[in-house]
Amino acid sequence: MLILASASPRRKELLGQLVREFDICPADIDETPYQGEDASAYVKRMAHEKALAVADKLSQDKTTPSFIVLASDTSVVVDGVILGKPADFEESKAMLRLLSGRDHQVMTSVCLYDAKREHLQLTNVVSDVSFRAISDVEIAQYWRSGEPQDKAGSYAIQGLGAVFVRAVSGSYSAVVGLPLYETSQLLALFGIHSLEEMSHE
Ligand SMILES: Cc1cn([C@H]2C[C@H](O)[C@@H](COP(=O)(O)OP(=O)(O)OP(=O)(O)O)O2)c(=O)[nH]c1=O
Repeated sequence: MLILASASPRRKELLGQLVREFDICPADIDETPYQGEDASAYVKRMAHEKALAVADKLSQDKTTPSFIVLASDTSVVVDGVILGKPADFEESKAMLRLLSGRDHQVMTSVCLYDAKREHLQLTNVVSDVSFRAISDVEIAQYWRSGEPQDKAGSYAIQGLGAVFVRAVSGSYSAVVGLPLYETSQLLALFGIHSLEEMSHE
């Protein structure tokens, strides 16, 4: 059985494009970056720790059948600064002011882990996103839409946040939360072939 270690509705929907059946078991870990931690090391560590935390939780019940855990982490990175999810409006404003009128990266790591076979694969996908200038009035309006609250970097490219996005290069699905191409490649290493699986009744 495949387990998605995520509370994100975006990840559930995206994984549903690749796999017909999976269970969900969100990971509850400390997402604070280490002092001076490099952004790509951080997102990889988060995806890895989410996968291990859920595998540990499931392994405690000896009756659980064998499983593969899929975990992911998305962070917005500007000038090496890691932007996670904003705690409040002030944080959201600070993030969107930083992103206004310039380019940034979105990093999404994916980790697949089979505890029984001790098989682990990890990948990090980096995309470039270019924003137009955003005014403080727009930042306040955007906050009131309710969209920035649970999104890394305080925006959603798949929602109203699209009005800020001049260009994106890399993986659109990775910016939303799960890189479909790279995830399908990883799943294949674990014997899960999306085309085969999704084309059968
Ligand atoms: C940049 C960006 C992020 N996001 C979302 C994807 C992730 O859900 C979230 C980043 O936070 P994450 O910590 O990666 O994920 P999460 O807390 O939502 O879920 P979990 O840890 O349980 O898997 O931001 C968008 O939906 N659209 C975007 O354009």
